[in-house]
Amino acid sequence: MGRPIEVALSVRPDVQGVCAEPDFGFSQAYVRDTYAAARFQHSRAAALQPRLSSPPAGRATRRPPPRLLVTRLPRLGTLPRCCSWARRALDLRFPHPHCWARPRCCPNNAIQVTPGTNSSVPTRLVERYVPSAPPPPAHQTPQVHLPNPRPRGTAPRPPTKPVAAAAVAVPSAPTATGPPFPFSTSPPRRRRARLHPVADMGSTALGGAAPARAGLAPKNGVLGSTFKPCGVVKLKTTPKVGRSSVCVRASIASSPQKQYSPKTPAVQSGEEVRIAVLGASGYTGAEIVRLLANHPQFRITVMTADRKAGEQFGSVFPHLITQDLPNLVAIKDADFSDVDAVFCCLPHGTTQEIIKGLPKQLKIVDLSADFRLRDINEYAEWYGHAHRAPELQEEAVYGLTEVLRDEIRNARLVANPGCYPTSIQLPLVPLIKAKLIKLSNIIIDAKSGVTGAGRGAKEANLYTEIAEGIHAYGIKGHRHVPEVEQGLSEAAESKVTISFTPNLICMKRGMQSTMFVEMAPGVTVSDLYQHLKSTYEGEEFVKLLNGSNVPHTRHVVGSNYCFMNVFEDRIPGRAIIISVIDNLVKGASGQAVQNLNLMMGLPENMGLQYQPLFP
Ligand SMILES: NC(=O)C1=CN([C@@H]2O[C@H](COP(=O)(O)OP(=O)(O)OC[C@H]3O[C@@H](n4cnc5c(N)ncnc54)[C@H](OP(=O)(O)O)[C@@H]3O)[C@@H](O)[C@H]2O)C=CC1
Ligand SMILES: CC(=O)N[C@@H](CCC(=O)OP(=O)(O)O)C(=O)O
Repeated sequence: MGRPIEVALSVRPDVQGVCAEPDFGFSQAYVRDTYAAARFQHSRAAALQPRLSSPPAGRATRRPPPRLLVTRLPRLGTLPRCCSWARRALDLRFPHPHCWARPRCCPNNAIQVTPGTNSSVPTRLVERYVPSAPPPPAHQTPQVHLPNPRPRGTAPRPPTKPVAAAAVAVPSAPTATGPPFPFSTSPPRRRRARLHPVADMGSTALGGAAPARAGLAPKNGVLGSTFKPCGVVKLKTTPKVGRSSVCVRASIASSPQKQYSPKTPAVQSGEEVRIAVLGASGYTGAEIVRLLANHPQFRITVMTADRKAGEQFGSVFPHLITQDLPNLVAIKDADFSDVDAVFCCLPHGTTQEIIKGLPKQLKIVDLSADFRLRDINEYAEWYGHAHRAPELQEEAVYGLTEVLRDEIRNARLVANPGCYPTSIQLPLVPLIKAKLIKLSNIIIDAKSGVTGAGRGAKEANLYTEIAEGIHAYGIKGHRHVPEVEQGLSEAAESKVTISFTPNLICMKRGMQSTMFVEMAPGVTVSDLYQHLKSTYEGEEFVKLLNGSNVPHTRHVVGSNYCFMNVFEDRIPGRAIIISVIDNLVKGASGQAVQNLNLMMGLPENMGLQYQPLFP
């Protein structure tokens, strides 16, 4: 394991959010690793030229830390601005505005931040790096593209010229050969990009093999000692309104089982995709934000709300206060000039009008039900009004990822499946396609956690109405029936009907679908099992459990997994299939991220490798 570097930034504890002093000269930063060295140069903010010098070789860790002296700070009035300075100076992306916890983009604890003692202002931030890249030759100056800020609404400028980069070096053994740099150089790109792991998804701070495969991991470590590989980190700043977006992207914890890429990738590895989350103040919107915190290439630039427009996201969802995010705005005030792709997390009915008004070049994943039904008459029948964007309905691709991967890859607009339909179709579609089950008498009993109903206050979802009980609803016809029947009928190439009853159960997240099916003549439960096994063998997110293990919702909560298994019914010829998902992840936002990854030509699992939260 390589020696980590700790960079501590002390912030004056008496600063309370806003500082009137123009020369807010508060700061000292320490590099506490004896072997650390860093050089910061910023051609624009000439005033800001903190330097760290490499300590002499061979000195032990007890040596007082070298000090990063910030001689003068730019005229920055507020603490958030100060954080922006700190990002530039230390190449870190500090959470905004109360930067006292983990920054985003730091999976697997490669980067850690310890909270300060002052409740409102950080007093100490500690960042750990475990880089793996060999340093560039001593004569080579790492390059970084400086921010190229432009006023909102103006046309993007061409990429800025590379200039000398700020960098923190982390050798793992004493050296007198000068500071190495973990940030690699890179030529300007057409699209704006940010710090990112060069080794893509395969790289890992926990020992993934990809950096080594890609020749990126140091041979026996930088400067003669060993590092645990985590991939090279590129430093680039991006033009961003009003602030620097320099940050460190750590690599993701495990290697993908499959790497998918389209024929013409919409984005290169490492290039940034600017994201708008419409309906970010709802449950699925917040879940997108949570998932994207670990996504190395998606950056949220726009977030909208309705009633909560104007509020800070961190005050609407305090569990995500650590994320550096734009404020919530009304959709009418959203600026889509700084957006490449949209997650639309709005109520059905509202969505179609809004998507119709979005710029046509945007890639869109719509989480609502608005574009799922291909037959607009069926839509009108189940949703109670004529469709208001039939041309988009035609364009939309249904986003059941494992089943329609190829279509999704080339889509501009994806209709993300409903949560019940996801949990039902994942097991039934392959069995129907293989003609292993009969198309009649498919009975489905499904149960959903209360988040399935959204965050809006409804009497039926009060604790007193939900707690300690379970109740069925939509018995005569739930709007997910036509969606499931559409998918199963396509698989069967003939009309399939189902009996479906959803239930609301007293849990926050999770969904279980229990499917009672008749097997085709001569087919056994073992045949069903084997077929599902071979179908999903290489899939990262769909898992067939072994033997008689029963899928539990608590084993998938917080993750993008669907766990399933097949059981023999007491009645000969019948089988019972159980699948579980987290309704907010695989049932909504997780699958949406999976789909956008595909649409952008990125590895499908990027940013999604969360293990379930248990207990
Ligand atoms: N929850 C789940 O498990 C799943 C949900 N879905 C679908 O995803 C979509 C979002 O669901 P969910 O997050 O649960 O819903 P929520 O009710 O939690 O959130 C809805 C979001 O939409 C905003 N909004 C509401 N009305 C309007 C409007 N007229 N104009 C603009 N914005 C509006 C809300 O803003 P504000 O808060 O400010 O009012 C909020 O941000 C829905 O279509 C839902 O059916 C799909 C699969 C699963
Ligand atoms: C518990 C609960 O109320 N669940 C919702 C389904 C959630 C979902 O998937 O909704 P969409 O089809 O709009 O995406 C319902 O039954 O209507």
